[in-house]
Amino acid sequence: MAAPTVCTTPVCLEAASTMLSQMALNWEKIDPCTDFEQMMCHRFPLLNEPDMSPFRKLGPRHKRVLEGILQGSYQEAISEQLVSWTSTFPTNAADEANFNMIKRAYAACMDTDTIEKAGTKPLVDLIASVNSLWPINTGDLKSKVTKADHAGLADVMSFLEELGISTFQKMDVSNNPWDPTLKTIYMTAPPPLKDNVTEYQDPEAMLAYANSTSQMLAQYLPGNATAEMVATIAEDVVALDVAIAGVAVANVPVPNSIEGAYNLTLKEAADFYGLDKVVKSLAPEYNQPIIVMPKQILANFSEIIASHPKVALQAYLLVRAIHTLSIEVDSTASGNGKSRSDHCLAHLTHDLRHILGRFFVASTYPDSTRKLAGEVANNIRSELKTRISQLTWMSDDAKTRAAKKVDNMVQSLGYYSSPTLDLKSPESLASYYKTLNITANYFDNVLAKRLHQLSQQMAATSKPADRLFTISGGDAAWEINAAYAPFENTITLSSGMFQSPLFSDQLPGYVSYSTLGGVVGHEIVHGFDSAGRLWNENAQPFPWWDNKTVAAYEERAQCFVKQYSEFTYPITGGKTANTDGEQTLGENISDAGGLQLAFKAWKKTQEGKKDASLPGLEKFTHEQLFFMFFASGWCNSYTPKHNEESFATDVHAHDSQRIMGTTANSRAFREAFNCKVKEPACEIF
Ligand SMILES: O=C(O)C(=O)C[C@]1(C(=O)O)C=C[C@@H](O)C=C1
Repeated sequence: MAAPTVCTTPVCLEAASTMLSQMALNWEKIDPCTDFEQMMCHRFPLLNEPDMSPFRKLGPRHKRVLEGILQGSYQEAISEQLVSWTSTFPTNAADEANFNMIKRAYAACMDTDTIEKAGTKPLVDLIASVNSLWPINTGDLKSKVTKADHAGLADVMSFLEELGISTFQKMDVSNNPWDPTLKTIYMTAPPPLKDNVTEYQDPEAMLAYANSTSQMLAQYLPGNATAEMVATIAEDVVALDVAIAGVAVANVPVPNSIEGAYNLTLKEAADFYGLDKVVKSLAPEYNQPIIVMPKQILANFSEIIASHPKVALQAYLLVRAIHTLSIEVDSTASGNGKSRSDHCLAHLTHDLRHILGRFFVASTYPDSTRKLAGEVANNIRSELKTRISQLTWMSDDAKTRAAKKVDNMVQSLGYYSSPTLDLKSPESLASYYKTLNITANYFDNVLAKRLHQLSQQMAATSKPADRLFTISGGDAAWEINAAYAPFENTITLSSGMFQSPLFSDQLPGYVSYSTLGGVVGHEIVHGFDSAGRLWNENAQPFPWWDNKTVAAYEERAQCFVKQYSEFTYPITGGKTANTDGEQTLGENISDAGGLQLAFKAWKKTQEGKKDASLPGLEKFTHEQLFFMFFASGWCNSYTPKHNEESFATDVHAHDSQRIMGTTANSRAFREAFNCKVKEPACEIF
């Protein structure tokens, strides 16, 4: 084999220098087998803002790309793009009209003078029309709801739910676990109005809450209620919200599980405060049962609705609408205390994300990168099948079915290209958005896009399930995220992740296959982690492995629980906290399996050919570089405060442990660095 060349292109120089700059200056004195994170990441916090990681660093860059697109003309957007517009992304009148729609949406949102001039009037008018559906009688603060009120209650709930505003329930659409060819309406408890639910236990916080609710209602409540009446109603609204939050907190659905799910027919729904009417108004053609998670909330909410004053229920529904929409009449509103542009990008990230996503993809995600992402994913899937066939702990039947699950997995790498929506096609986008009218009026646009999003979601229930397309939860193309969906057996990774210096077809394979290959592998292995393995090859939550295989799996999983429970991370006050090995189990299994498979897949690409070397890194073997680039992608500069706020509840282990745990579980890593013990600490795949 010819000696490898050294890659000195700008992309290669950036990748090599980024990694070298993060390494400890005295790295030669550090033992990679025991202190790999120190060796690879020691200088990362010195070079970066607090609470940064290589993935997070991509965020501001993407934001500038999006702003550039939205501030320029269509001609500018399609010139100087990375993707060949004429072949992959055809340009035509439909494309230009789509582009102009997002520009209009962004411009209306940025026009703070007009928003300020309109003041709260648009929301006051909206609340008045909601109230007219089931009018509040301020002369009667005591009466309870009777059957005669159910029509009015259903009308208000329908009006708000059509805008995607939860009322006494939250409605979503997702794949049906019993019949994966269907999309079905799911009903869960609404999220509590207070983000910090501990405040519901705090009398002082509740007093302040009643005061702010009273002020809010005084501004929005139609009619001529006195200050005293408004204060009484506000207190009742708070008492109602406390009861609702109690139900919500006690019935949080278990993620990626159908524990407690109940199929409620529309006939049965008629027994519950007009729920059948709400479903019919959201999805007139709908005739399947809805899935209630869990059944208990139906009884809880019936009881709450029957026992609280009618006026409190009416005012509570108005408060939910004000709570969701008041930010939209505030010209000073900005995204998380940042700029108005952040707020407006968030506005576009909602329903309108696909058109902007198309233009983002064209400027940051060349076809050649997408092709490489496809190869990486296919090679890793093939390695997983090989690995499954070699496992000693799995029965033959479980192996056959697990291999089928890998075959059945559907992947979306970068952006949507599915029957519902194909970002490559201007006509597909135009058709998806054909009922959406975006004007120069920001508040009207907010309502229009909310109605559009909900109607698309509901429309999906009358079509064959498009497994790749999720209307409510799908990431925008520019987001830095990836996911596995057990209900659909799909992996989706946004193009925002496949970016240099982490990933590019212009980089040696050991760079692209390491951090990002590891993420692709991680998503694939999620299908077989402690939660994913409960779903069979057809994405159904039925037992499909024999007891012996399950027991062997669980025994191996316990090794991960123990291993990660021993890790600690710094928190405030100079203390440390222990990682929760149970809480992070699925992620840790996926990290371990993902990296193993990515390594094997990369090694296969080296048969008969060798990756180029990188300047300054010639002294390392490519196997070592594979793991060095992996670690380098997970360096971080998190503050103790960030650790405390994030990792107590995060299902992921701390990034430093994702380096240390994953490499401890990798035989290939131990061989590459010639560690004394070659045996992985824990291993499932
Ligand atoms: O699949 C998951 O569990 C993910 O959260 C994907 C994941 C991660 O593994 O942390 C991948 C990379 C991004 O930076 C963020 C999220």
